[in-house]
Amino acid sequence: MSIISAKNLSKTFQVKTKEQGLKGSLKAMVSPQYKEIQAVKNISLEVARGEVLAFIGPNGAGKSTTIKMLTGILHPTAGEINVLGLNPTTDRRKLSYKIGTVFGQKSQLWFHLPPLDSFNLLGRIYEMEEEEIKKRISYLTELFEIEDLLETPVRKLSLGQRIRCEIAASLLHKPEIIFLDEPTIGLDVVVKQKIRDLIKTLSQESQTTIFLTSHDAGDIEQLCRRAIIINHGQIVLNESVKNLKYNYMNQKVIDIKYAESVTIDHPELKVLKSKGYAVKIEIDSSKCDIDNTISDLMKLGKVVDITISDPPLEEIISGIYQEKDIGGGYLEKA
Ligand SMILES: Nc1ncnc2c1ncn2[C@@H]1O[C@H](COP(=O)(O)OP(=O)(O)OP(=O)(O)O)[C@@H](O)[C@H]1O
Repeated sequence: MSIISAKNLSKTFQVKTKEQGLKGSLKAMVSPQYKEIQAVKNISLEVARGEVLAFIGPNGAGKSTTIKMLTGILHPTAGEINVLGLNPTTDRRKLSYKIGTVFGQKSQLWFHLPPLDSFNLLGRIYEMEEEEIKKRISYLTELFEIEDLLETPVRKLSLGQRIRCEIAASLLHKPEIIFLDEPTIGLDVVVKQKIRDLIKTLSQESQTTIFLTSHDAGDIEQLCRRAIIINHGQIVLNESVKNLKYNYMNQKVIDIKYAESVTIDHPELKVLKSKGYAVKIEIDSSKCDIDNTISDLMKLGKVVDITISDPPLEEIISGIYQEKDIGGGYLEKA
């Protein structure tokens, strides 16, 4: 059964336009002109209880706008939303007791206070009993390994430490759904992995429904069963991650640095860039075993550094467009 349902959801922003210079500023004051930005166009989606859904797309695709409408922060221009039986537009307060939100780029913790104070304040805002707040903080502290951070003012935490505290704070009132908007943005590989592991544990242990937006292909691969990809405010693909991986996410990029100059001559590898000692290679993991390839590459010379990454989401979306024969121009404004 769906606990999040959106039908034909749209959001149009009116943005003031202004010609350049003083004359333009005066003109804009006397008779302001507006242009419309259609951030979300006719999106329909359903999310089941306990599901971990990836809602992904490139910059400006409409992810945050959709999340803000699903949580009641923004009102839709058109369409219907039902979250846990409530209409977020009219029942935002009621809904806030049942959901949690984390916006990776915006903090819900008090900047000058230590996280512990924020947790206690939030517990009171959510009208929880003192004993319950204590128990919950203790559970989340252990789960998120934030014991040592509880007394440090938020402004002194690293981004990765802050995000762990942010997610813990959003879970304080045991929400049924958690909306995570770019929780791994700006984090290094190790911290990113830590956050992903935490989200995995959270979903497995408490069956919390997770609506995750990201433009990181690794987030979906590791966390989600289903992914919805949006671009220019529209759904491009709604599919199981298994199919998505099989059809569109086989390419991996290997960056390898050698101590000396090497020549790569491998029939199944595409060399994207080579400076002799630093090489960027594309590999199709459906045709070529990654372990064997790495081992072949390591035999060529002493390796100083190696990373394997996903291609940017833009390239994956480009592949989807080509496969669906939608044509080019996917990155231009629709
Ligand atoms: N308050 C606003 N006023 C005007 N335009 C807006 C507003 N919020 C978003 N937009 C525009 O709506 C479009 C979608 O933005 P949105 O923030 O939802 O994208 P996003 O997929 O979350 O992008 P990102 O990954 O960069 O955060 C963009 O063109 C953006 O400029």
